Amino acid sequence: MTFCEKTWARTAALLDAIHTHPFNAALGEGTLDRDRFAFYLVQDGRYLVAYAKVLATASARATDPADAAFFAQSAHTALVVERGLHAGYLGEFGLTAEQTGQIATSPTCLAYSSYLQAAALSAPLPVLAAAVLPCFWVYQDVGTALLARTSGAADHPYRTWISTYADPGFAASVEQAKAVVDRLAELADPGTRQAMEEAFCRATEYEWMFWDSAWRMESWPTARWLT
Ligand SMILES: Cc1ncc(CO)c(N)n1
Ligand SMILES: Cc1ncsc1CCO
Repeated sequence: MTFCEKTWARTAALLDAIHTHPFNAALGEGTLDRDRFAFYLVQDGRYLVAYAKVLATASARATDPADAAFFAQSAHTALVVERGLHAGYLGEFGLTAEQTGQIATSPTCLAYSSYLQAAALSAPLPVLAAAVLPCFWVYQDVGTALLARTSGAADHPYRTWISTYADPGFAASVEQAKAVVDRLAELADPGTRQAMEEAFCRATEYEWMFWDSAWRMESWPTARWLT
């Protein structure tokens, strides 16, 4: 079994919890309320800007030029998605930059972004590569599952979002990311391999938490004491 196959199998129950989470169930049904989706998009826009910088750092740190090119390309795509998809939906919802600016970055969004940024600066490159993989893989998995459920509906409010992650081009980038991680895992010593597995699992936990925090429209419990 490859590193990716083994680690994906280890997260099976967590992945199932992601697929059946009320946020994703409602997203697939098209019944997710706009406030929750807009909240998600605002958080995700901030997450993707941080994520793109993490990928750019992975590119800078990669020793293999092909890996460096892959991470740089992915950083670019993440920013293009952020600017297109997010700005498109928020514009459609009539939300101005001033309004979205008033939404605080949630504790979970900050935690996930900070975790990846810390890995970018201080984890061994194979561990960093494993930490950024669930972002690709989980979204592709969720996107394709949702597309299968929505293809019957003529008019679906979240079809553009779903199509982005169910896109064959995105699936190809997921395969590339898995290939990079599998190759780095094969070359890694057992301790590094263990740290890669922990990073993959932790990032997948954050993926579940990200959906859950959007569903709850998570805020800071301490906000009331600051003006
Ligand atoms: C939280 C999160 N994970 C993964 C992706 C995929 O890009 C995303 N947009 N947001
Ligand atoms: C992981 C990821 N998420 C949005 S874009 C991107 C890079 C894939 O090309």
